[in-house]
Formats: sequence, C-alpha cells, structure tokens
Amino acid sequence: MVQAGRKYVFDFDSTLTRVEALDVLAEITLNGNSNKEEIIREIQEITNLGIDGDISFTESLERRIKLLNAHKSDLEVLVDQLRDKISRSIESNKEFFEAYSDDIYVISCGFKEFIDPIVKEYNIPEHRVYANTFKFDEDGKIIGFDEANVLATHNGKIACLKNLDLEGEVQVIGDGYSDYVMREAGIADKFFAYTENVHREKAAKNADYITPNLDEFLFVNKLPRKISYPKNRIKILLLENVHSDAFENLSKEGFSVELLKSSLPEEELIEKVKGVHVLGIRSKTQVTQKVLDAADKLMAVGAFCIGTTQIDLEACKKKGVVVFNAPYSNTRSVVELAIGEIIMLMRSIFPRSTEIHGGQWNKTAANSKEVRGKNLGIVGYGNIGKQLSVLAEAIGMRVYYYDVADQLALGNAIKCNTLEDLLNVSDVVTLHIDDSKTNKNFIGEREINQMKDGAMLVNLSRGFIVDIEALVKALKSGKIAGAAIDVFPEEPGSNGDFHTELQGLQNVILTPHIGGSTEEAQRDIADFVPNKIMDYINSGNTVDAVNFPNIRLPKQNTSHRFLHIHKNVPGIMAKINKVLARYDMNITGQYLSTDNEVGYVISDLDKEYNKEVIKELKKIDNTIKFRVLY
Ligand SMILES: NC(=O)C1=CN([C@@H]2O[C@H](COP(=O)(O)OP(=O)(O)OC[C@H]3O[C@@H](n4cnc5c(N)ncnc54)[C@H](O)[C@@H]3O)[C@@H](O)[C@H]2O)C=CC1
Ligand SMILES: O=C(O)C(=O)COP(=O)(O)O
Repeated sequence: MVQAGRKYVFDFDSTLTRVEALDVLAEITLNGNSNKEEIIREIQEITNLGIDGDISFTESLERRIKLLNAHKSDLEVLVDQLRDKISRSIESNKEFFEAYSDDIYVISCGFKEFIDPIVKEYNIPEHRVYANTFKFDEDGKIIGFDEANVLATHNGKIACLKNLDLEGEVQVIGDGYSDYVMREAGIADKFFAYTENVHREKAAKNADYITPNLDEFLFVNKLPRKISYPKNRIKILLLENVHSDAFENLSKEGFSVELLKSSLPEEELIEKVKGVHVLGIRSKTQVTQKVLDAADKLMAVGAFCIGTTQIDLEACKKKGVVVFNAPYSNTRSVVELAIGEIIMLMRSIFPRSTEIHGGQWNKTAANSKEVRGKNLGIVGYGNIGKQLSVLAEAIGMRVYYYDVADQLALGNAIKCNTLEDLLNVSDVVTLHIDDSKTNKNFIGEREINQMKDGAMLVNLSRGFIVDIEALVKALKSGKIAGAAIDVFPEEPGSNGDFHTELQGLQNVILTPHIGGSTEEAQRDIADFVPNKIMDYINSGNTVDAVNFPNIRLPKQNTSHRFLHIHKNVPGIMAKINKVLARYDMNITGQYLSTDNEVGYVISDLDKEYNKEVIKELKKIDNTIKFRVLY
C-alpha cells in the first residue's frame, strides 16, 4: 500500500506574511482620517482577541469590517503592499513551495480576495486556499462576509480541516491559538507555533514545536531549504556590554544572541563558550588556547574594538576560527580625548578642579600653559596617531612623530628617526603604538629620562606599554609634570574597585579605559562588526578578517556553496575537486585564498547533490573545518 504523504497547512496572516492583512487594509482605508491611530489600535485589539480565542471570531470579524470601511479598489492596493510583506524565511524558501506544491494548504480566517493572489506566487492554487470571502454592495463597498463559510465561525478552522479529510500526517504551521485548535481537536497531527513575526504565548505554550522561521521548520522536517543550518540555531555570545545595537542587528538577522555586561574569567568562559558559534568581546576578554579547546562550535570571534592581542589569533586560525575587529570606529573618540587631555594637563586643570571641589579657591597661572606652539610627540603614527596629528596642528601644536614603520607625514608633522629624538624634543609625549606584546614596558626609566624635564605623558594605547613604577617615580620627582593614563597593565573585567600606584598623584588624569567609549564609536562598532560576522556566516566572506586569508565573494543565488578550511599543504585543492568530480558536481565558481598556515576554499555548485559528498569532503586529510552554506 502506498503511504499518503505529509500535508502542510499554513496560516496566512503573520505566518506567510509579516503582518495582519486587515491591519494593513485599515492603514489604507483610514488614510487621512483624523481618528486613524485610534481606529487602527482598536482593530488590532479586536484582531488579537479573536486570534487568542478571547472573543468569538465572527464577532471579531464583524467589528473589524465595520471599522475598516473598505472598498474593492482598496484590495488591489492591499495585495500590492502584501507582496512586499512576505515573511523573510518564506520568501527565501520558495523552492520548498515549488517542490511540495501538491501537499501545501492554506487555512486562514482572512480573505481569499487578498490571499489567493499572494500565495499563487508560491505555487499554492486557489483551490487549496480555504478562507473567508467578502460581500460587496453594488458600489464595491465591503459590507460584510459570507456568513455561511465555516471559517467565519468560532474555531472554524477545525471544521474546515475536518471537511478536507486529508490523508497522511497533517502538520499545521501558524502563529495563533486558532491554528493550534486543529491539533487540539485531534484533526492535525502536529502544531508548529510560527514566531518569526509575532510570538503569541498561548500558541507557543501549546505547540508541539516552536519554530522561529521556516528554515527551522524545514530543518527539523529534513525538507529542502535555502540555508542548510537555520540561523536561530547559531548561538552568539556578546560580552563586555557591547552596544545594544549589536544585539539588535544580530537578533534581527535571526541568530540566537546572549548579551552579558562584563567579560568572563578564563574558567567561566571555558564553560560558557561551549556550543557558542560566535563570540563577541572587547579588550578585556582573553580568548586563550584553553578557551578555544572548549569552544566546540566556534566559527568566528568579533573584537568590538581595535586591539586583538587579547585573542590568541594563531590558535584561532589553526582551529578555523575567523577573527574580525573594528579598526576605525573608535579612532576619532581616542583622538578627541587625547586633545582634551593634552590641554587639561598643560593648563593643570585637574589640580585646580580637585582643589575647588575640596572647597579651595586657587586662582593662579603657575604651571598653566597654552598648547599653541608646544611640541607634541606622537609615538605610533597609525590611524589614531595620524588623525591626532591633524587635529593637534589645527590648534597650533608642532607635531613630531616616531613609528617603526615608514609613515607619510601629514601636514607639517616632522618625522623623528629614533624614539630618543622624539622624547628629547616633546613637551607632551602621547602613545599610540599597537597592542603587540613586544611593546611591553616600551616607556621605562631610560625613556623617561630622555624626555624633557617637566614634560607630560599621555597613554591611551595599552597599559603594559608604560612601566608604571618608573612613571610614578618620575611624577613624584617632578621629572614628569603630568600624565593622562587611560589604560593599565591589569584592568578589571567589570566595573568596581580598582587600585593603581598612580592614584592621588598631582596633575595625573586617570580614566578607566574609556578612550573608545563614546556613544558614536560604540554604535558604529555595533554596526561594523556584526556586518562582518553576518557576511562570513551568511556567505563565507572573510574580507577584513584579521587572522585569515581574505576572500571577497560575488553574490550567488542559484547554487550551493561549500566552505572548506584546511591546513595549507600541497594538493588539497586537487583532492577537493576530485571528490566533487566523483560525485558529478558542476563547479560554477571556486575561490581560494591561502596564507602560510591555512587555505580557505569556497566552491559554488549548481545542482542537487548526493549528501555523501559532504562526508567525503570532511574526510580529506588536513581539513580543519567544513561548512555547507546552502
Ligand atoms: N584607550 C582606548 O580605549 C583605545 C585604545 N586603542 C589602542 O590604540 C593603539 C593604536 O591604535 P591604532 O592607531 O588604531 O593602531 P594602528 O595599528 O593604526 O597604529 C599603530 C602604529 O604603531 C606603530 N608601532 C607599533 N609598535 C611600535 C613601536 N614599538 N614603536 C613605534 N611605532 C610602533 C605601528 O607601526 C603603527 O603605525 C592600539 O594599541 C589600540 O589598541 C584603540 C582604541 C581605543
Ligand atoms: O579598541 C581598542 O583597542 C580599545 O582599547 C578599546 O577597548 P574597549 O572596547 O573599550 O574595551
């Protein structure tokens, strides 16, 4: 005996579309009405009462239609608008609707007048759409609905599905309690609460399965789908209070995101990182070999800052974990703070401020100087150093710079060939070298002694770059007349107590590593880094990755995409292509990039394939990671 296939019964409003169609119709018909907002709110309330089964559906429909005051011509506008409001994961999985066309039904308490034309584009013919129909007067005004239709009655979906008498397993996919009732009544076998557009507690609570989108539904049912692994299954852990926009951007994309306020010590991170696909951190979290050993699912690390030495980049690479950062988002914030601090130090503003806070008026010009005409020594003429150079010249400073790399002088800045030359000449020395561990104690007793007597020191780069003991000694002796220190050799993982030998010293500005902590910078980072992460997860793009061969990919819509990360040893490409050829797969595009240690190859393929090929590709010697994108 041939077994009847499974049947899929979809709801329409807020399931196939992102909206409730009658709400959209209300927006159209009430355009220009001064009570529009109020009426729409009332319609929505009535809709929800009906969906949750709190008032009879017939009553809900009657009341809404009266308030709508719609005309036949409004329906054309509505259909046009609904075309742009198809649920995202429905839209991207058209193939499923094509392949399973004969088994898909729509049962909706909405209206065929707008459902039919929409779902037709998804291969669902009118005769498999069960919904209400409007009644019009002779002028085309909507005056009611066909009351004889079971779907116009309370729990009408039960009767409708019963009448259909479908064979095989029946799965209902919908957002509302009125969809669940078909399962409750025993006519459907399974109810999937569809939460992509709206999460209705009453439906979710009773569901056999909560599906945040169609990808997940297709995944659990092993059905053909656009992306092989649903995004909601990708777990993203964001630490160190990264801007909430990052949480929103990534959640909106469909990922499961968790946001923690502080960084986590190694032991805690080792526990927490298990099952996490993407880790987002700032400068405090140490991503060590041990953390990576525990990170069984990790694909990418996002540094929501500039510095990346807190991450073991090599270990990440060996594990096939791609690291991104935000190299420019907070540059300007650091520069502005440096300018502000240089002026504050030169004017001895902090001592004056502390005195007056303590009730002491001390109007004096002693140790208070303009910055105009003074020598600013910038150590590290990179992104921050260069921008600072421009701003400092604009306020009349003479800029000297020193960098290990050849850097073009901006404006009138003067290049120093040695650090000593720079230290000898500068009234203020400001440090902007990168966070390489080799820069530890870069400024120690010897370098301080090379500075002018009474010069100032600013450090907004990394704490370990300055020997704090030597600095304290120099401040106490007056060799250095002031310092602004934003970064410390040891910084706490979260806000709270903090101690440094620099506390209580005259003309010393201390800040808790806030050089890049402005709303603008954090917002920009929360846009920049998630975009890189999404690009990598969604398409395999590694442009701007800090530890990985960069591949920029053209957009591909029709093919399958395999990502293969391997140790860079000879012959891997040949092996990959041999496997693909053996499985008769046609390569429509292939992109390879390597560095000394790893190779990253992306293969685009144009037709259905035998899943065995995946096992074969994973088995190739020296494979680090393999991923099927779609
Ligand atoms: N306080 C804070 O909140 C922030 C701190 N930073 C830190 O600021 C520093 C600079 O950032 P960017 O300008 O974006 O980096 P960058 O990489 O653009 O520039 C660093 C420059 O320092 C030079 N350099 C490295 N070692 C050197 C050495 N020993 N002597 C002389 N030059 C050396 C490099 O050649 C490079 O030109 C980094 O350490 C970064 O982590 C960045 C943003 C915020
Ligand atoms: O961007 C950097 O490198 C910084 O030092 C800023 O780090 P943060 O994001 O404030 O922990």
